[in-house]
Amino acid sequence: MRLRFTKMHGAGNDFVVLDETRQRYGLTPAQYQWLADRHFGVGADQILTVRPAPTPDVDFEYVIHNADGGEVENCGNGARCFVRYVHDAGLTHKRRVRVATRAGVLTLELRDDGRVTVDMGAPVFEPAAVPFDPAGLQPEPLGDWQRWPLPLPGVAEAPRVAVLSMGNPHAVLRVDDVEAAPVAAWGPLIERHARFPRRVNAGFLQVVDRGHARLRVHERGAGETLACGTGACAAVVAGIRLGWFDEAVDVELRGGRLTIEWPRGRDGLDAPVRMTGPAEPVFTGEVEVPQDPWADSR
Ligand SMILES: N[C@@H](CCC[C@H](N)C(=O)O)C(=O)O
Repeated sequence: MRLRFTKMHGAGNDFVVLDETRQRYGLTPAQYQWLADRHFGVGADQILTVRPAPTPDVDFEYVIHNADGGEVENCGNGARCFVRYVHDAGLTHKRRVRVATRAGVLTLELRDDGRVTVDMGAPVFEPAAVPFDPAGLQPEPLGDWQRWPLPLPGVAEAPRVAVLSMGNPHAVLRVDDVEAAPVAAWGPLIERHARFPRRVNAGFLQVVDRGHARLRVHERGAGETLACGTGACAAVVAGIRLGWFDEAVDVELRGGRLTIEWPRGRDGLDAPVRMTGPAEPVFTGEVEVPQDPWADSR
């Protein structure tokens, strides 16, 4: 099957964007995985698929697949690239777009400076909804919330993680220096920890001051990426509840900078999180997707 695609990135988190507004391609998980593969396919952290609106209250639907081929609920950097894509491709002239995702409806605004602001909705703190199983763990109270000790094999002291959902699951742990953080060693252990039945994204957060953070994220189904939008939202929300940040924080990631705002002082824990950052097209192309991409490697 021959497909047209657009390669994009948001703060270095990179995407292959597919347009299914006229025709469904019916790709298999193996074909998504192949498209994302940096050696055999195009290469991306996630594949974003744009579809027609499923209901009259939204403008489009967009669907996200991780590099491992699995479909996921939400992607913050992808949301910004999605709205830039539909605008540049002439699929809409609206600068304010509502889109259905597996995590609910997001509202996105394309700004005059080319950046995009996304209303990411309210964070979810109920462990069962993340989902996270804290049975038998002793929480450490901090700020107006808590962290959970998460024993890891071969790690003497269990790191303490804040656990929440931005439509997708996140565990956030504070480190002194993000550059020296054990992202490669601990990230995969946290991602597949038995306490997270649907796996989890693991954020390593350095608090610089009350309005400034550094963050690296080991993403579920993709490994460490240069930026994770939902990860930045989760880290800031966690840091606000744990007493480290004010309500607006600039987050430096390896591929760029995002601004995250959570006005919980005014609106309480149900306040929606706002994320602002870049969304950049890189190139367009055509690719021949094999029917059974990994047949030769079996
Ligand atoms: N890069 C993303 C998150 C993509 C999904 C994530 N890996 C998951 O499995 O939940 C972002 O910018 O939020």
